[in-house]
This record gives sequence, structure tokens and C-alpha cells, in this order.
Amino acid sequence: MKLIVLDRDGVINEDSDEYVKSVAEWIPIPGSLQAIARLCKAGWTVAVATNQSGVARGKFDASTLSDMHFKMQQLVMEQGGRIELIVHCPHGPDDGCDCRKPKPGMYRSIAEHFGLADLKGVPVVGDSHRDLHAGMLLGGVPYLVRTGKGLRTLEGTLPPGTQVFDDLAAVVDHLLENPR
Ligand SMILES: O=P(O)(O)OC[C@@H](O)[C@H]1O[C@@H](OP(=O)(O)O)[C@@H](O)[C@@H](O)[C@@H]1O
Ligand SMILES: [Mg+2]
Ligand SMILES: [Zn+2]
Repeated sequence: MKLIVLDRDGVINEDSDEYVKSVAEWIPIPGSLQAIARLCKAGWTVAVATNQSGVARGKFDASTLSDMHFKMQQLVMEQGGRIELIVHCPHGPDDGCDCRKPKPGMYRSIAEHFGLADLKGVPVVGDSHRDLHAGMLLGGVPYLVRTGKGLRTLEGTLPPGTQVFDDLAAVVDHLLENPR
């Protein structure tokens, strides 16, 4: 199957160092919703894996997060696409969970959801090193975008084989122009 796993904040929507705390603060990055729809129309299955420590930090609650994801899904569907699965980690850095990136728990759950043993060859798109590292632990192919925290991430060492693009739309252009 043509599966892709996207980070949320800084890839699909604008990120904030103050956390994205409300539906109103959830603002799509130009071209990202259309990019997801283009993938879907080309037969791709789109999943999202997102750290949401803002829940553990008390910045917003699970219901608000769910409302943000309803908005994201609705806006993608308005473009003719659909996000098949959204997995999030609500925990904080000190909670010792298995799902907070860079741990691979969310990516493992996504693979299991689709009946896959791993994510070998699956593009994993993120704006932070932890997104790429977590996806690669399951065999994912790393793509960094310059949106969100991507430019900051570029200042550090990237995982080997990481391909860098300006934004999600550019990643999708590349994937659709180079069918595997
Ligand atoms: O990029 P994804 O995984 O979709 O979501 C990241 C967000 O949950 C937040 O992650 C936080 O990291 P800490 O959780 O505080 O380390 C900070 O980087 C925030 O600026 C950011 O909005
Ligand atoms: Mg991010
Ligand atoms: Zn977690």
C-alpha cells in the first residue's frame, strides 16, 4: 500500500512555540491540505502521528484536541482528501510513555493498524529530528520540511538519507513525480 505518515504541527498546520492550544490556533500551512488531497486522489493512504504534550501540560484538554482534529479532517475532506488515521501522544516528557516521539510507539501503532510488520519504504514527513528518528526506527524514509521547526532542525545533523523540501506540497510533488 502507498502509505505516508505525517507529523502535524509544522507540517500540516502552523506550529507555535506556545503550543497550538485551540481550534482557532489550528491554521493550515498554505498548500498542505491540498497536498494531502492530491496524495489521496493518487491512491495514497495518509496517517498522522503527533506529539501533543500540551494535554499533559494542561494547555488544552483532550476534547479541544479532538475538535482540532475534526477541523483538520473536515478541511482535508473539503479538498477531496481524507486522513485515514490520526495517532497522538498526550503525554509529557517525564511520563515515560512509549508513544512520545522520538520513541516509535505511534509509528508501530500505525503499522499495526494497517496490518504491516513495519514501515519499510514508507515516507515519514516531519519538521523535527524526533519525527524522522521515530519513523526510521520502523524503517520509514525520512523527509524534512522547512516549515514549522524545520529550519531549526536543519541547523543540526539530519538522519542519513533525509530528503529536505520547502513544505509538504513540495514533498508531495516529489512523491507523485517519482512513483515507486
Ligand atoms: O510536531 P507535532 O509532533 O505534531 O506536535 C508538536 C507540538 O505538540 C508541540 O511540541 C512541543 O514540544 P514538547 O512536547 O514540549 O517537547 C513544542 O515543540 C511545541 O512548540 C509544539 O507545538
Ligand atoms: Mg512538528
Ligand atoms: Zn505518549
